[in-house]
Amino acid sequence: MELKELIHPLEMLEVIGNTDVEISGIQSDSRKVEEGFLFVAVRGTTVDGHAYIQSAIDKGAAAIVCEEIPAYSDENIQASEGKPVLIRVKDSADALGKLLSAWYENPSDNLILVGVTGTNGKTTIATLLYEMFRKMGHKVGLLSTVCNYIDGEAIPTDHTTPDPVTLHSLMARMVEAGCEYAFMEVSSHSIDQKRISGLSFNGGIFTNLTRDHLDYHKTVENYLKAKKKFFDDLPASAFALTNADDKAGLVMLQNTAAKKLTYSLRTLADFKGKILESHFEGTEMLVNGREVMTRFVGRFNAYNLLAVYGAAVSLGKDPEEVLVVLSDLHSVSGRFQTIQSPSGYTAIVDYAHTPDALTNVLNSIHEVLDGNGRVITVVGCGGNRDKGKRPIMAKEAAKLSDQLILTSDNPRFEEPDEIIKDMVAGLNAADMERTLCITDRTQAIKTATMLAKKGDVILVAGKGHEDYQEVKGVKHHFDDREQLKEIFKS
Ligand SMILES: CC(=O)N[C@H]1[C@@H](OP(=O)(O)OP(=O)(O)OC[C@H]2O[C@@H](n3ccc(=O)[nH]c3=O)[C@H](O)[C@@H]2O)O[C@H](CO)[C@@H](O)[C@@H]1O[C@H](C)C(=O)N[C@@H](C)C(=O)N[C@H](CCC(=O)O)C(=O)O
Ligand SMILES: Nc1ncnc2c1ncn2[C@@H]1O[C@H](COP(=O)(O)OP(=O)(O)OP(=O)(O)O)[C@@H](O)[C@H]1O
Ligand SMILES: N[C@H](CCC[C@H](N)C(=O)O)C(=O)O
Ligand SMILES: [Mg+2]
Repeated sequence: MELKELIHPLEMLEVIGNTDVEISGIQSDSRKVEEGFLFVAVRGTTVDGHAYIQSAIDKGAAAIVCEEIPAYSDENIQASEGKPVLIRVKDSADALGKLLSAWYENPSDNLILVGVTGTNGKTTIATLLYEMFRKMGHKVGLLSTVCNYIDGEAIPTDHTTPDPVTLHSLMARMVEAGCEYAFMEVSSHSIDQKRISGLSFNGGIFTNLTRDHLDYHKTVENYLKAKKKFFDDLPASAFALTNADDKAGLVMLQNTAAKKLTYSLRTLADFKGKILESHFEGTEMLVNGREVMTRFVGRFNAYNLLAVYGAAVSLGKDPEEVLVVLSDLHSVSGRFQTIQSPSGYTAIVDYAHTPDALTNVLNSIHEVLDGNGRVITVVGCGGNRDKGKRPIMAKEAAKLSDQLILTSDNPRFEEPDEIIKDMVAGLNAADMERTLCITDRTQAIKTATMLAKKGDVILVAGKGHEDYQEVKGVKHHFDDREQLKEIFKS
């Protein structure tokens, strides 16, 4: 494709060279640049891509998009054989998404694309919409924390929202595979880093805003602003569906051009729900006056189901058909996954790794237990993530558990015992009487199973679907569900 065709969507501030040049690919990582590529220099959180312009040229880049033309452009760059074209823009991260979209002939224009953002619930809602629309006979794409799918074909991921080069290539593959719909999680990092630039959304869903990722956003205001930008940028042709019961829910839609819709368990809303009954096998609820039995547990999942219902109806699906499919859906991998023990207690594996998620899951367990049985919680905190949440998570878990076992999650490059110390800092003497600190996660889970009696619940929280434990850059195989099943077999 010729450069001049690609650069249409860009607001260019300066162009040096002839844009008739043929482009053979687009990259924002100089290490992956090949002959004839367009290299986009992006300012990152750890390094500035501008430092790699020369190495991209050395690898044969035919064009460069950047925010600052390198000072040495007269001598080295112009002197180099290929005389790469230099294009200066205001925001190269934004330009990258637009260029990639153009490169793949704007795949999101040929998909009905819905993004889900918020602190918790994104994977659940996006995955349930993916499952629902496939059950309704459509070919569907999914981008999620657990896995990416192109209508049933699984493509592993290590991101919630992929980098732009990966993201747009997946969108193009979805269109090639005949997908009509695509559902994706939109993380606050991805909005802040403009990974979703160039995508045209048909709908946006907001779940909730509580504490998470403050290691990255630094303040709750920045975190809120990052999420809100997703809705600010939605076009008038899209819908914006928000949780009216969340304190940030209406703020999210304040400046959106999209059609505003709400869901709620408490107040008047476009999609109103009411929980009738909840137990470990599922929840019976009213949705806009219609009764539905689902396989999901807990008030927080009632919100997720309402969001799924609201999005499906907003996309033109018949409400009755949506409810029938809703009642047939299963929980998402690692989200409130129950495993019955041979000795009569229930083990629950869940991905709760923020204070709010932990509180929601534990409250849901107590709602079902209704005082009959104890709750033993096994939880840790990830290394190189928000440190401030550690004592709060420990406190929430201690408040809502009869026995608490603090352990390792993904220590990454931190010392596991230091992470546990940060958690213990949130506990008082009374909490500590019901708390054990067992750094080895296998031993921590084993201890919980030794303490549990018939009718009790063990909650193993924080890793959910994860089948690894990340230590010093190495992902060792580790799966909470396997650990429990091993113990139950022995
Ligand atoms: C902190 C963070 O989010 N970093 C993301 C970011 O990388 P970065 O800004 O740190 O990049 P950098 O290393 O500073 O490099 C800057 C630029 O120079 C380029 N470069 C760099 C080196 C070189 O030799 N040549 C070169 O061209 C890089 O390609 C890049 O374009 O942009 C990259 C490309 O999109 C992401 O892969 C990377 O995710 C890192 C690995 C990460 O772990 N991110 C996590 C925190 C994350 O994104 N999490 C969210 C939410 C998780 C959840 O709660 O579910 C997610 O969406 O997954
Ligand atoms: N609507 C909700 N409100 C509060 N907590 C929730 C909600 N939905 C799920 N949770 C809790 O949060 C955990 C994560 O859920 P889920 O994976 O759907 O969220 P997510 O937004 O995708 O998270 P992440 O940002 O880590 O990808 C669940 O295991 C559960 O404990
Ligand atoms: N995928 C998210 C959550 C990880 C949850 C927990 N297992 C941890 O390691 O903190 C992240 O990378 O921030
Ligand atoms: Mg997720």
